[in-house]
Amino acid sequence: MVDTRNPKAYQTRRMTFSACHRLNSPFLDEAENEEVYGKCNHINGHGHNYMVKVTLFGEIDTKTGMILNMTELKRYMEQAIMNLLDHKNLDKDVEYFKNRPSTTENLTVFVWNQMKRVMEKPDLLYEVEIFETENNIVRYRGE
Ligand SMILES: Nc1nc2c(c(=O)[nH]1)N=C([C@H](O)[C@H](O)COP(=O)(O)OP(=O)(O)OP(=O)(O)O)CN2
Ligand SMILES: [Zn+2]
Repeated sequence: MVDTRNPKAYQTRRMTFSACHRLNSPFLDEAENEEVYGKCNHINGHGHNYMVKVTLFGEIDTKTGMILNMTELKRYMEQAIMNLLDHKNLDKDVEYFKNRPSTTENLTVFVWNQMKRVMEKPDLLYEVEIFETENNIVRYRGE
């Protein structure tokens, strides 16, 4: 029997952005916030050079040889990530973080939701991975 399905592959693009934040939860009181977040709860906040990787999973189109043109993916990521987060104070400038802590976990969910919103074929989105530092990494797959 001939397998007529196109092969599927994973396609990733990465971008970096700079932002500042303070870890502070509206669900905790002042003492609890200090206890949970330690130095990251300091009133002055702090900054990160975040690296974000967006991965798609889909069929390689026979005619184009692509899942999605990287130029398109770049445009989506600029709309969903750079325009909203680069050189921003996450807690003050981004509505989403006004009622939840700006942890990397929550940031991956935010980026996932924004990517879904701007992509023409949102079902291609497979994973959002954010490096807060070289050592602190969170991955989200929409679960
Ligand atoms: N589960 C999470 N824990 C922590 C988060 C988070 O988003 N999710 N975030 C922080 C702070 O934002 C903090 O800034 C982390 O950075 P840093 O203090 O630089 O981290 P390290 O001490 O691990 O520094 P390395 O250079 O990466 O070793 C804290 N916790
Ligand atoms: Zn931080």
